[in-house]
Formats: sequence, structure tokens, C-alpha cells
Amino acid sequence: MEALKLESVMKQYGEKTAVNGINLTVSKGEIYGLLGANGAGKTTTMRMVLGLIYPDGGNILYNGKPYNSELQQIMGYLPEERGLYPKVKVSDQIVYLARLRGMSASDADKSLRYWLDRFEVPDYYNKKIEELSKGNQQKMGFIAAVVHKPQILILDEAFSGLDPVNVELLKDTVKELREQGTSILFSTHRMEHVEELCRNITILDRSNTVVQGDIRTIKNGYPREQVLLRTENEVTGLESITGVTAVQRQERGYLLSISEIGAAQRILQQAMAQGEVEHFEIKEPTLNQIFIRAVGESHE
Ligand SMILES: Nc1ncnc2c1ncn2[C@@H]1O[C@H](COP(=O)(O)OP(=O)(O)OP(=O)(O)O)[C@@H](O)[C@H]1O
Repeated sequence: MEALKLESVMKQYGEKTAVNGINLTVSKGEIYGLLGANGAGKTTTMRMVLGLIYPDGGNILYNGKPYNSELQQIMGYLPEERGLYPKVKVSDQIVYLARLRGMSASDADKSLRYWLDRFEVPDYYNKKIEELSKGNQQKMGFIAAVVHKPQILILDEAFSGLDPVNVELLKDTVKELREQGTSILFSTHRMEHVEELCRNITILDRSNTVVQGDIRTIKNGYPREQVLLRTENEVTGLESITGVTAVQRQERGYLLSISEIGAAQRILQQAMAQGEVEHFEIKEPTLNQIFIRAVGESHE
């Protein structure tokens, strides 16, 4: 089922096109990665989905229907910049936001307490936002986005400013929400988070879609250009194998760049002729490499 569908959505700021005809579909219970260089149009896209700004063209459909103000109750948003008031108590602020989104005061309070316990910070209930560290403010922003149990959740750089333990905690939470059927539009510059969480992605560059689809298929469309060879012994002559363009010595072996896939077998043969090979792998491109290549190429 399509929880969220964008069809040729456009946004102009004067002469400047911020989003140029984006199409994408987020299914129920899916985390969808919206990626792009700075200024590519991610936040603008998210703000249009939230109904905070209006598209200049195209359609946005929520469970198959166009926007109406009641949708605010089923949407949650963690903005990139902190959205909470520094001087207001966590409980007052988050309960208020949940009530705006249609929850009763007692349900809102119960939900807030659940999340504070979940994040092991029940004592933040009575704290002002400004009394918390940057990372903990981010966690309170996350709670504000999910307290009312939204069906559609928009996360803009949700893990920024968090230490590795808290990143894991929030990642697990996001996965749980997906399992419960929440549809999540997820923006980040951290490609390893995308690899772990998302099945489908769109990469934007200067308002245009430059890569789109499921990560597996996207990766299969790129050539495999690196070979990892683990061996205890020295292997000579790797540089002169046809198709090998670079050889990097590593702690326990070599990382080789190749210009054609046939070079991989020649590397393996060469290594095995000289000793034992512990591990041999033709590496698929990382999302980071794909991102850099896609965004880089579209700048040329
Ligand atoms: N209110 C506005 N008025 C004029 N131009 C704007 C406005 N908001 C965004 N833009 C422009 O639209 C383009 C897209 O911006 P947007 O904030 O959506 O990018 P982004 O992909 O979220 O970037 P980042 O990764 O840096 O957060 C940028 O060129 C930006 O300068």
C-alpha cells in the first residue's frame, strides 16, 4: 500500500528551482532514503510533504488522497534544526504538541513517559530543553515527532549530534517503528545509515533526481571496481596484471582497483600461485561511492 506518493512535485523560489519534478513512493512500513548534497532540495521536499509549504506543481498523495489539514494528526516531523522551545519544560512542550495532533492529555502524558523510559531518561520530564545537552535535545525532538504515533514520519538528519550509543538506540527505534507499520521518509548525509535502514532511495542533486530505486538494483548497475585480497604472504607482480589499475598494501593483504572484471580471476590465480589466500572478495560499490559518483558526474 502506498502511504505517500509524490508525482512530479515542483517548488520554485523566485527564479530558483528548489525541487524539480520529484517522483517517489513510500510504502506502508518502509523507510525511504532521501539523499542529496547540501541545497539539493531535501528539506524543501519534506516541508511540502508536511504541508508547511505548497508545491508549485505536481501532486502529493497520502494513502491515495490529497492533502487536508487533518493529516497533521498522522504525520510526525523531526526537523534538521532543533524545533523545541529552549525555555519550556519537556513535558509541557511535548504533551502540548501531541494534543495539537489529536491526542488526549492523558494519552499524551502516557506516551511521553513511555518514550522517556525507553530512552532511559525519565527525569527529563521536568527539565527545560535548554538544560539538556545537544544530543539529548535531539532525542527530545525525536520524541516530539513520534509521541502521537504518526503513520507517516519525516526524519531530517535524525541522528546528527548523537554519540554512537544513542545512534544505535535511535536506529533500533526507527526499525521498530517500521515494523509497526510506520512509513518513514529519512534524510541523512550518513550513507552507512541508509545502507542499514532503507530499501529504496532517491539521490537529489541541485533540485534534480539523479539516482532512484532500490539499493540492491542500483548497486548492481555499477561496475565492481575493487578487489580485496587477504593473505599473510607477500604477493609480487600484482601491478603488472592486465586490468589492475592500482594496488594498495593493507595490514593483512591488498586492496586492488580494477578496470575490468576479468582482472579479478587473474589476481586470485597470481596470489594462489604464491601462497595461501585467506579471503578474496570482489567488492560491490558502497553507497558512499555511488553518491559521490552520481553527484560528481552531474556537476561535470
Ligand atoms: N525559503 C527559501 N527561499 C529561497 N530559497 C530557498 C528557501 N528554502 C530553500 N531555498 C533554496 O532551495 C534549495 C534547496 O534547499 P533545501 O533546504 O531543500 O536543501 P537540502 O537538500 O535540505 O540541503 P541541506 O543538506 O543543506 O540541508 C537551496 O538552493 C536553497 O537555497
